[in-house]
Amino acid sequence: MALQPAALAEADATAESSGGPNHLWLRLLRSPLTLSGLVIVLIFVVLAVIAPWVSPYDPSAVSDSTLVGPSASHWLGTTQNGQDILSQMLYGARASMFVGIGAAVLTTLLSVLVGVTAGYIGGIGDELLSLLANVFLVLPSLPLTIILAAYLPHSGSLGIILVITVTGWAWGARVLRAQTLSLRKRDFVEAARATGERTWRIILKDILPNQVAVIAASFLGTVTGAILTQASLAFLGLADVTQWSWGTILYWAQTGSALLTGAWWWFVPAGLAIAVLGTALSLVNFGIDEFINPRLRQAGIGTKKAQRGQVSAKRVRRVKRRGPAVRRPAAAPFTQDSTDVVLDVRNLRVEYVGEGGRTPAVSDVSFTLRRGEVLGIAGESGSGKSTLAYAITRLHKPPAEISQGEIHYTKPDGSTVDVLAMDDTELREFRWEELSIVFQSAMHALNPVLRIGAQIEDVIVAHRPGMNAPERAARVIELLGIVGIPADRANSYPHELSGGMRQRAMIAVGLALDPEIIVMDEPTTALDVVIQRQIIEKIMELKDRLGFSVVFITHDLSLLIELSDTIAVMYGGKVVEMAAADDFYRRPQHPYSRGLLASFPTLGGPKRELTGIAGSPPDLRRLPSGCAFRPRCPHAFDACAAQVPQLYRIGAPGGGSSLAACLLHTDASPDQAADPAADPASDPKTDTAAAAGAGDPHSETTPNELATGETR
Ligand SMILES: Nc1ncnc2c1ncn2[C@@H]1O[C@H](COP(=O)(O)OP(=O)(O)OP(=O)(O)O)[C@@H](O)[C@H]1O
Repeated sequence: MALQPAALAEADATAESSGGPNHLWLRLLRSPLTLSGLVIVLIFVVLAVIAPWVSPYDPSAVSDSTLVGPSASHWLGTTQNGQDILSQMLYGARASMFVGIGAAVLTTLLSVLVGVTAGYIGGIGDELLSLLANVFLVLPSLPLTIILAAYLPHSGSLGIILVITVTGWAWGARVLRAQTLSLRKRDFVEAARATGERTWRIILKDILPNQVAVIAASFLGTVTGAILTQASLAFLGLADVTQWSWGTILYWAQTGSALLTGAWWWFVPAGLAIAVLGTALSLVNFGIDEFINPRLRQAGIGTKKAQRGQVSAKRVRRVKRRGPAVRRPAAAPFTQDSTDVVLDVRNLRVEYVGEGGRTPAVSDVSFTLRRGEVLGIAGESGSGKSTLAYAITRLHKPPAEISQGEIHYTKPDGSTVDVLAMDDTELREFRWEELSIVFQSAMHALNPVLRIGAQIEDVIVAHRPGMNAPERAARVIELLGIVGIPADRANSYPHELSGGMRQRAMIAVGLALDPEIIVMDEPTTALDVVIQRQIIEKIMELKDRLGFSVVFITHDLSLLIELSDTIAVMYGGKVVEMAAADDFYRRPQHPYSRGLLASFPTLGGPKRELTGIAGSPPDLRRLPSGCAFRPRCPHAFDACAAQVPQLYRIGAPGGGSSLAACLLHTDASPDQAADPAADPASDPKTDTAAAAGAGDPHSETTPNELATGETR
């Protein structure tokens, strides 16, 4: 596998015109409103810092010029003691800003710590932390602030910061907890977990970046709120009024009856400073919101050029010099005779455990997947396909429980590992290194605030700590090239890509570590047929080139027949038929399979009647006695109510065989459940299909023709 020269050239072209990550901050400054806000805040900060050097007078020094309005010698006038108000304002900025920023830092830290921890860990920890936050939320904050401040009158700014932190953290924690609860269930967090990312990295890279807008709003709001609280406490005389702050200026103005005597210059500057600083902070907040949210940025401060993803020119050049990463050779392509088993699932049972009892979503499922093989899993909604996929990847979560069965994975070196016995570390290595997953909806499985390249790189960082940055960049570009995405898209956000590109990006994430198996759960469901076809062709091409095996789940039967080597049909949590795709298509053995095939429309060619399947899928908690398909089966007879059919092996005229769980086939030999590796396509036994009335509804058509509707 080589680097794509065209992709690199494209990356170079955009990289030249690009900025690096540092330029992100420059983009923030392109919004005039944000820029004004930042400039104002900066002016206040600078004035606060340089106050001792630029103040014309000592703020406490009295003089004879009492209650003089603004003049050349006292720009903002004087108090009734002749103190210079400009000097008091400058010194006051120090205390007010210190309280504002100090309280915001502590409050935000506490909110993030409690909120994110509670939301992410869940369970009893969440309940306890939420209880604590709720207790603080129901306490009336103003009286509490006044009481606490009254007990700490001489503790200065630090005391006020503590009071504001204690009374103010709970709101932010509650909002962040709610956001974390929703984020941790999102597919991209699941995907990060599945790739083996460590918890702290998931929190830092997936949870927190998606909450930056809330955290920034909380921080900037707390700065304004803390300055106002400090001013209010000082105004009420509950702060140290000998320490100059904008609040103490208002306190002395009020005690000096400035309002009554018309000395507006005494109280207006402090009030105005608080209002202007609050407005400036809000402008900065709007800017951060736009900056963080790529969609807002598109409409706001970003330029077209800035939005085009760019790969750092330096990185790409270094990559070119170093050449492609070393890859392991592709496995031999799959053949029907292959006995090279990579995944062996036996008698697997997965149940959802709830108050109403146990729901067996997957029951006694056995199959083998051979190296390079595509196993298609079909079945109506609710038949247990996704539950099976999650169980074999061990991504199932409570209430799902694997209550029985075995899953064995055979490494390329021939050694076999028990997947169900793996501990967390082994699982972390197994997932993505050996087995990866392409989730159903790429929009949800990709992190909306991370660039595509960064998301692919994350998987590499988690599993290949020894790889340096240029090697990782090379691999990202290589992977994008493999799935046909231009290299310059590495720096695009998910919403900037088409649905097809996003899905291909997900496949690139799945391929990042050269897995042996890829589980694809309806990877093309949300796409139109043209894109769907492109993606399927890409998967097949990659499979042939890289030699991985695929477990492919979809409702689209024609697609499944076209791309699979073997098809397993699930009904009511069980595999009711398993056969080579061609045999399945030409000679479906189970009445349910025949119903499925007959209910699938063709896209062109001669019209045929869609007969469908009468009735609805069964309630897994109350399966009918005997065969679960019996109530819907046109061939059901008395014994079907009494006996749960096992899988029978049915020989095919051409030498293959199918497995079908139907009593119509009792004269066929029962399949040895203990030996599911026996190849249904290469172990001919008696041909009972005709006797079972299986017929050959498609004997004159090929799987491809089912999709197109053409027949020979
Ligand atoms: N969290 C859950 N709690 C209880 N039952 C569940 C849960 N998730 C799924 N089930 C049940 O398990 C059964 C199998 O669900 P599953 O999602 O595996 O089916 P599926 O064939 O993948 O369906 P679809 O094609 O619609 O995704 C369904 O009957 C479903 O109601």
